[in-house]
Amino acid sequence: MEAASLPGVLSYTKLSSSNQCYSDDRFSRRIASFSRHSSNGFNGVNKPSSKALIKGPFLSDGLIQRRNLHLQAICGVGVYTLGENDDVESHHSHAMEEKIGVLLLNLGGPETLKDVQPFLYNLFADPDIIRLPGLFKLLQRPLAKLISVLRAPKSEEGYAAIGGSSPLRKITDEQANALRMALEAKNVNVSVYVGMRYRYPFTEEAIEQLVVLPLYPQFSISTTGSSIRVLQHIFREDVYLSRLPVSVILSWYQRQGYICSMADLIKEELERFAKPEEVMIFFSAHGVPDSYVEDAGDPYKDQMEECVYLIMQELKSRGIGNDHTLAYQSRVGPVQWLKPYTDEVLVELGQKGVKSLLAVPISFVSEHIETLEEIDMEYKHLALESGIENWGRVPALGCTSSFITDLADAVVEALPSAKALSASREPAEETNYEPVRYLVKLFFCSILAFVLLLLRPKVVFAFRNHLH
Ligand SMILES: C=CC1=C(C)c2cc3[nH]c(cc4nc(cc5[nH]c(cc1n2)c(C)c5CCC(=O)O)C(CCC(=O)O)=C4C)c(C)c3C=C
Ligand SMILES: [Fe+2]
Repeated sequence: MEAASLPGVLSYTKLSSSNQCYSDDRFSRRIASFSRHSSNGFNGVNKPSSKALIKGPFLSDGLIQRRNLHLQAICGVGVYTLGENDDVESHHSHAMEEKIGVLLLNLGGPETLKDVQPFLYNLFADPDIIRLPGLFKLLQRPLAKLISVLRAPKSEEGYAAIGGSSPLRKITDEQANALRMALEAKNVNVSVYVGMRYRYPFTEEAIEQLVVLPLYPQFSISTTGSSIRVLQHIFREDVYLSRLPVSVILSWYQRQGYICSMADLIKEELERFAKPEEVMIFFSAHGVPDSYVEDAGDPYKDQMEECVYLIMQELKSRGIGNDHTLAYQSRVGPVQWLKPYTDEVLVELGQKGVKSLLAVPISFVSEHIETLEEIDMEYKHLALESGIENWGRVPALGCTSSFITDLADAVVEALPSAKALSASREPAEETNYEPVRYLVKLFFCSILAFVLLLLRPKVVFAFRNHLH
């Protein structure tokens, strides 16, 4: 299997000051080196001077699942700390002198149309994207293969419509550079890395402390949760990384800087309408299956609703009291997703006589296929067809300076809570039950292959109906 199609890839690129990205195909890389530091304030952590090596850039979820990963603690609002050591005395003042790493996490996307199917495979092979119960988890990869192959033609059409690739990587790199400059302006010496969940390379450099900043304002098991799970695995596997002080900013939708930046963009776009006060503000968030919220306790929906409330409060404080609504887009597959669905609400609004509508993408901070194709093309077309006459769309925040400055503040605020990961696991732990796992998997895959062979025309037909 080629590296790019391995499931569960979390890979990184470090953005140097000149915005150069490192290449992706080195299999053994130095991830971090540590200088001797006598009084670093990290209790019980001796920072070794040797280099830490990570065995390969690509890590599969199969490997990850073998580990029983423990989330150790949740500290403060939206800041999660990987690790156990509680004593972080006088950390903040030291942090400013130390080499700090900031790791931006994002989803990644296909670079060419050929990458679409492997990208989809990685996505669907993620157990945080398709959640299978118990032993059915062993079917994750064959199912991912099947769904990705069936979904690929539709996705390729979408990517073709926006120029043949995802702009997510380029925009995230630009955000990384802007964030580095904003932190330097605050006298914080940082290296900013970009980590993509389903694509791109892994690179590293000497750092002494890491802040992990997922570029999703609201937490979901399927986005931030998925990336953190892989990250924890990578860190626990490595004796040096497991001691690196790390803090993770779990969500930041409630930050005043973000809320104000969103309100600024909405106000600006409203003013383009002939009658701004009559415009319906239509927040469209990426959906997740209902079961994430109902069964797995995903806080995503609550956070989304609170986020919309905070933005509307901010607008009200500026004298803008428009009607607004929230709906969820981009559902995939046959299960129920969070409602109401964007497409259905647009039709209803048109039928009810709403004439002017401003679409606000709310779960993304960069343009990508679901803003450029789904909102700008599909939903706009549907809205106009349904009777809405005046359509507008708020751009994603991208490198808006007030937003980047707020992210820089979030990084600085997270520094004091950085803690080392607990000691890495003994390698022997895994080896004992590996053959059993392999046999069980083989057994299930054979059954699935047999059933699929029998049902092939029926299954293909059903999936095509759901996915298209
Ligand atoms: C808050 C953001 C996102 C959530 C929540 C999320 C959940 C989620 N997504 C899928 C399936 C797909 N997502 C796809 C693309 C995609 N998803 C997000 C963000 C969230 N996903 C982004 C930013 C992108 C675009 C990347 C790009 O290339 O620009 C795709 C591929 C595109 C397509 O075919 O539509 C799929 C498939 C599920 C199943 C899910 C929750 C379980
Ligand atoms: Fe998605």
